Amino acid sequence: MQTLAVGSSSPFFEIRHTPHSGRAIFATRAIPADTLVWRSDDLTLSVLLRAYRREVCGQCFGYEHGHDLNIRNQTVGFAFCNEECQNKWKEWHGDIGVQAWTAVEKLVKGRSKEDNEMVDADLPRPKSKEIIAQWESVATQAALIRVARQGERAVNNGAVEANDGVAATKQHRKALQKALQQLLSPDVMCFCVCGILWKYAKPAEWDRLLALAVDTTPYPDAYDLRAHTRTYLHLLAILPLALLPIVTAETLFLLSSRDSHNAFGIRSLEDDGSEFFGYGCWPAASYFNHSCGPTIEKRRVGRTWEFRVGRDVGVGKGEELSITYLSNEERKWNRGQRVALLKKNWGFDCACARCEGL
Ligand SMILES: C[S@@+](CC[C@H](N)C(=O)[O-])C[C@H]1O[C@@H](n2cnc3c(N)ncnc32)[C@H](O)[C@@H]1O
Repeated sequence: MQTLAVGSSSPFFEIRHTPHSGRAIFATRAIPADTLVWRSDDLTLSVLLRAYRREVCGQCFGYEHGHDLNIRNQTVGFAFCNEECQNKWKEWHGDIGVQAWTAVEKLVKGRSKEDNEMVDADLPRPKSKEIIAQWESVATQAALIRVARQGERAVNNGAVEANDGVAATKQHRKALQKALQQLLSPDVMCFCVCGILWKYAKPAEWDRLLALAVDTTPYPDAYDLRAHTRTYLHLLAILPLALLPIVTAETLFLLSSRDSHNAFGIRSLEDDGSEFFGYGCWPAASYFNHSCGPTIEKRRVGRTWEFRVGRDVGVGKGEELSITYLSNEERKWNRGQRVALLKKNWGFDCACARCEGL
């Protein structure tokens, strides 16, 4: 049996491969209704949209009906419900994490207004070849910025040349300045910084992320792809030197390729989740497949997801434990509409029992 990649198995279920839907979770025994079968507290990367940063706690995602939270930490750009949340946030991030968010905040706030790119709706999804070409197009500038940053280290250490023997010249510093003048995408930056800090803090857990379902074309359109490559250059230019070895095109692409089909929306807990604060990836919760008639109800409790058997009758041994990727409203749509939406948003042809008419 494969465990949930957290080194712990469950008394309730196992993960098995299916013919049409990748891996899925199956009950290993009858489970009564309302039983808590899994709790996931392994948030790896999350985006708290900038528009919600004053109202939603950076630690527990608490929300007070749109009121500004008590503690606003303008240095790192997050607000918190109370000191306890702020302290937990600081403790997890450590000095390097706090320095990273401080650098990001300084850059974003330094702009007179948020950059807005005129975006054409319905542009096609970039294919693998286009994605590779776009990342390659920034490789030279990235290399120049790295040398410029290594020059900082050399200066700090009183040396003339950077560690790799290449002296930082005007050309290197110019490449860095040029990157800083490019359009900013604060939410993409938030996503990338979270992922980098997570990889830095928990290198041994990287494989858990790599084990998730892959989307080889994770960028919805060319604008989003370019926002990621620009953000790569921005981060090379501003993040603490200790992080630079993991600020690579490969790391950033891998984060997007695993997040794309595995992220959960972070929504308000009231009003049927009408407020969308952002999204995050909890690897241990990413093995539940979708069903248009799910057996499991998921519920966010702070930074944690809980999964309970949702049917009055419970589930029988061997039955699939599935959640829904649709909203309450979307679940009422007809089969054609649901199938089209799942294809558009998630890229799969729904093979659940309700759609297959089983
Ligand atoms: C969050 S992952 C679920 C676990 C995944 N099956 C795996 O092997 O890692 C989401 C992916 O699972 C597959 N999937 C989930 N529900 C499905 C369904 N009802 N029909 C077909 N494929 C499904 C799709 O490939 C989707 O992108």
